[in-house]
Amino acid sequence: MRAAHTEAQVRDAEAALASTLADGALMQRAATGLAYAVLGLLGGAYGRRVVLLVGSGANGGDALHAGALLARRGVAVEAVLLSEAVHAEGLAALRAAGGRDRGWDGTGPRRLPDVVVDGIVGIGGRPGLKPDAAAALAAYAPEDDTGARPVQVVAVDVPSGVEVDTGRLPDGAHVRADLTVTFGTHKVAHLVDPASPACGAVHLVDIGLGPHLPPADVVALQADDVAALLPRPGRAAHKYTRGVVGVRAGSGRYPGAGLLAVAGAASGLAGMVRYVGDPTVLDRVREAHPEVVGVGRVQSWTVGSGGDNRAGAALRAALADEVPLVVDAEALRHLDAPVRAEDGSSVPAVLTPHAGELASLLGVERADVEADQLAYARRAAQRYDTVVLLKGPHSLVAHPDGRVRVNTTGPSWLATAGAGDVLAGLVGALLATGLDPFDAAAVGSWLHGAAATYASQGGPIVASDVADAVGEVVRSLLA
Ligand SMILES: NC(=O)C1=CN([C@@H]2O[C@H](COP(=O)(O)OP(=O)(O)OC[C@H]3O[C@@H](n4cnc5c(N)ncnc54)[C@H](OP(=O)(O)O)[C@@H]3O)[C@@H](O)[C@H]2O)[C@@H](O)CC1
Ligand SMILES: [K+]
Repeated sequence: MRAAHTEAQVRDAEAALASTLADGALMQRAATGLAYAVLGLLGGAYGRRVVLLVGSGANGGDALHAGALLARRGVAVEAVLLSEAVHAEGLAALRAAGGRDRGWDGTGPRRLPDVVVDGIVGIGGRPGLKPDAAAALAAYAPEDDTGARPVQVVAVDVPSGVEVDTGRLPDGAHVRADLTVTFGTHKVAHLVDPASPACGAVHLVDIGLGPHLPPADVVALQADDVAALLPRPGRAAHKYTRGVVGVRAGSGRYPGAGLLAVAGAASGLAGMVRYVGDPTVLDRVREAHPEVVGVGRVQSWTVGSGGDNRAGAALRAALADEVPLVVDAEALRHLDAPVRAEDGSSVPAVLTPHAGELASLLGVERADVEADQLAYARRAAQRYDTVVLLKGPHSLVAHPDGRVRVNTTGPSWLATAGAGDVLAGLVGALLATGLDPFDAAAVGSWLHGAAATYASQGGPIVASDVADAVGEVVRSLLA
């Protein structure tokens, strides 16, 4: 499990740990990890050139101490001091090691360095960059029109300027890193979009914080977590004990969506799949999936993918069964908040909106949801009193109690028509096996992304490729 903590949680843990250590020991651990990560990126020391952009806080102190270690290894290190007052011990260490420093006077370098280390601000930073910091960054790590750079940027702890606890980006400038070296635990911004792409690859340095940290509210499941949650048929299993998933999706207008939701549901995780809906879709489902049957009892429903104006009726019929259900696409438009069966009892559900659909659910603008995904996913989970899976490059699975699981699997090629229909079917199958909605949504989106990566191999895919690859991913997890 990759855990992401907030600034306050990190500071409390740091205080508890620091009280057991000599002064400055934690910063030394952080700076050493940072320096070795930079050396790895440089591929050597002699002849390499590193510039440190140094702000007023301990984040700049990390950069200066790492710079001292790099200078002792033979790297040419120059610190650009962006504040009158920088970390005094760090600066003394850099100077003692033979590193140079200068203030920022608006003039850039004669020759660009190999790596720029962003020690402008860390978890103590306010959003955005001050004009001097933005100007120094542009001078030492210039970007062309496509955003390409001749210099690699390593962020200390977090890319300066991003909102650490929310994953939001500021209105103005922020650092865009190739590598972020963080300490003790991940921060929310490392996992949550739109900030997470600004982090580049994230490298975690263990500084001993672990025992002092509380359980994280924001986590990303890893392969071993997913393997532990996967349903496995017991020796005495038969198709009904493994769970039956029903699909009410697709329409005369969008028959393919019904087929794809069935393909996701028919990944082999549940014991049986039923399709209930448009007769023309049913004929095509039977052709493509001869094992799929019609009306009967189910342990879960997937409703709405590719639906038409009958999606509301399909949702009501599914809710009446009072089994767990996935509510997707068109069916989302017919939901009441909170999600309840007709008799008022609560029904375990997973809502699977994309940003536009989540915006409609909450009566806000799509752009607002995209800019503040964590907050809006949590708000929807609370308002609808159910699990919400907000689809995107890093999908979020939000529980009404505030916990969030971020999905980090899947290539950009997964942004393809019908991928969401496959996901809805897959999560429905996991619900049928007995996983609770929070687990089913998180495991389903992890498998969906991993299957896309497996199918893609770096190239283009279509949605049915993803469904076809789920079995292979499950096999490798079980191996
Ligand atoms: N916690 C841990 O376990 C460990 C933490 N460690 C390290 O400490 C870091 C946190 O250090 P920190 O608390 O000193 O704050 P930090 O982020 O350096 O800067 C805050 C200062 O910057 C300023 N400032 C604010 N916003 C600004 C802006 N937009 N643009 C420009 N300036 C801005 C503001 O000053 P002001 O402008 O208000 O005068 C404020 O004083 C952490 O990220 C990690 O790297 C490791 O060493 C060891 C283990
Ligand atoms: K930083």
